[in-house]
Parts: sequence; structure tokens; C-alpha cells
Amino acid sequence: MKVTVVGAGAVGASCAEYIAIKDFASEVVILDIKEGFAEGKAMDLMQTASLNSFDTKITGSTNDYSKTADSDICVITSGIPRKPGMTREELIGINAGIVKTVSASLIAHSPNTIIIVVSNPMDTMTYLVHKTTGLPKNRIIGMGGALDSARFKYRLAEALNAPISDVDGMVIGGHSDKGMVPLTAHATRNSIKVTEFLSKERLEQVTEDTKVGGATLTKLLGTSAWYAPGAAVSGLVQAIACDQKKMFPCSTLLEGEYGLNDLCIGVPVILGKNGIESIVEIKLSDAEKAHMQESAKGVKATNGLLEL
Ligand SMILES: NC(=O)c1ccc[n+]([C@@H]2O[C@H](COP(=O)([O-])OP(=O)(O)OC[C@H]3O[C@@H](n4cnc5c(N)ncnc54)[C@H](O)[C@@H]3O)[C@@H](O)[C@H]2O)c1
Ligand SMILES: O=C(O)C[C@H](O)C(=O)O
Repeated sequence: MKVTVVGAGAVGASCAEYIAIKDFASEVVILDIKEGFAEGKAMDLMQTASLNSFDTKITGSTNDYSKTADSDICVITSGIPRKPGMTREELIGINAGIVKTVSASLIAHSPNTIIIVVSNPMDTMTYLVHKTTGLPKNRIIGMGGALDSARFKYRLAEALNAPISDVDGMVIGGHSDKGMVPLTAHATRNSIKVTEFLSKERLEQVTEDTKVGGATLTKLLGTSAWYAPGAAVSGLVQAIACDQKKMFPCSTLLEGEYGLNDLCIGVPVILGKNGIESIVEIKLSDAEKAHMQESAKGVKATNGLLEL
């Protein structure tokens, strides 16, 4: 199993590290445009192999896509992150050009690959990959919901004063400050709905804190987060590499599911060796449906800025 990660920055390196530590891939190639940067990150990570007990071989490449040839899975993290006060949507001007060029170069060397898009604004970048590469929809996956759900569980555990392992919950919708739809009515603590334990007001606070999770970290760090994003990507990569048939909310092209068309947005999917093996349609309340429609409107407005 060969995995390429484009972008050796904060998220790309974190993602490569988590993939290696989980020790399911034979090879991880990190590629960056900055001279020597990916090679340096790869060497530093390889020097953790004996300490962290993994056998995954990590190599780096300065923009030489021949090194990525025949990758089973490619992760795109290249592009600029936001600074405090910015929205993810403001990154479109620079990141669209990068994602378009990078995805074409990856596919030229790995025509059968599955692509995971991380660069922001992620739902729109995932749609761009659809529009420009012609890959089948099961092989283009946007990562956002897995991260947002992890943040949702963190906030739920905080509100419940419970260990995170007690808590389950999912965030669907767009990966944006306003577009996320945390499914509070479906969230549970050990199979009991959290609505049994938390007031409506406290759950509204959890929802709000979840939606601005990325912005909160960006304000604290001066740039956007990387540990949880890297871990979330590694979870998707592992589910595909190990054919786990796990359910994650991922951004995928919708063709009528959830009453939505011609956009990529986060919905629950099953991930296995073919990438997105199916889209799971769950029953939403009228309020949740309305939030999804509103979220889709936002994603479509950003898609409208693409020069296709
Ligand atoms: N979808 C998500 O949940 C999620 C989570 C975190 C970050 N992000 C996004 O991921 C992206 C990367 O964030 P980061 O914190 O790692 O940024 P970073 O600046 O640390 O790293 C980005 C890297 O991309 C490289 N790069 C730029 N253009 C390139 C090109 N054409 N080819 C190859 N490499 C290129 C840069 O040299 C840099 O090393 C941002 O757009 C950020 O918003 C998304
Ligand atoms: O917040 C960001 O801009 C980065 C990423 O999308 C995140 O949610 O951490």
C-alpha cells in the first residue's frame, strides 16, 4: 500500500506521521514544492521509526511526481492555511490553482488512485477535483466531517464531564464556520441520547463551539490546526487501505441524496478499498434538513467563485 501526501507542511507532516505510527502502509511519499522540505520531514520522521516501532518507509520529494507513481491513495494538503480572522473561503484564490495542478500531476502518475482532499475551502476544492479530473466519484473524498465530528465529541465530553470514549456523535454539512451541522439529536453517551443529560441551551453551546472549532484554534495558534486534522486524514486512509467499511462523514458529490445535487458536501459514507463505497442516507428532522439546505447554499456560493 503506497500513500502519497502532497504538502509537507503542518497537516501533511502530521498526517504522514499518524499513518506511519499506525503501521498499515508499506510506503508514504511526502511531496512539497519547497526545495528539500519534504525530504527533511521524511528523514526526521524516519528517525522516529525505531522509537515509535513502525516499518512504513517514508521518503520525500521536491515536486518530482515520478516518485509518487502508482500510489493507491493520494492526500492533497498543499495550499495556504488561514490566519486569525479569516474564513476558509478566503483561501480559494490561491488554493484552487494549487489543487488543480497537484491533482492533475498526481493522476498522471497514479491513474487508479483514490484522492483525499484536505486543502481549504475543502468542499469546493473537492468539487474542483471532480470538475477537472474526471475521476469516478467514489475515488474523490473530501476530509472535513471526520475532524468536525472529533471536535464535536470533544465538546460533548466536556459538557457531559465524561471521557471522550463514552461519547459518539457526527457532524455533517459543509466544512465551514457557518455550514457545519452537528447532529445533536443523534449524539449519545453509551447509547443513551445526550439530550437526556444536557439542556437545550448547553447543547446549543456545544453546537456553536463545534462549528467554530477551527477558527478557535486558528486564533490561539496564529495558523490553523494540524494534529486533529492529520489524525482524521489518517483514519480515512486506514479505512480505505484496510478495507474497513467504516462510516465517516466525508465530502462527496451528491446526485439527489439528501435532496441535493451538483455539489460536494459532508454526509455519512462507507469507506473501503474502493474509496466511497456508498453514501448513507439517514432520516433528518425538518430543522436538520433546513440546516443542510442552508449549508449547501453556502458551499454552492463558494463553488460559484471557481473558474471552471
Ligand atoms: N479539511 C480540513 O479539515 C483541514 C484541516 C486543516 C487544514 N486544512 C487546510 O490544509 C491546507 C494546509 O494547511 P497547513 O497548515 O499544512 O499549511 P502549511 O503552510 O503548513 O503547509 C502547506 C504546504 O503546502 C506546500 N505547497 C504549496 N503549494 C504547493 C504545490 N503547488 N505543490 C506542493 N506543495 C505545495 C507548501 O510549501 C507548504 O509546505 C490549508 O489549506 C488548510 O486550510 C484543512
Ligand atoms: O480552520 C481551518 O482553517 C483549518 C481546518 O479546516 C480546521 O478545521 O482545522
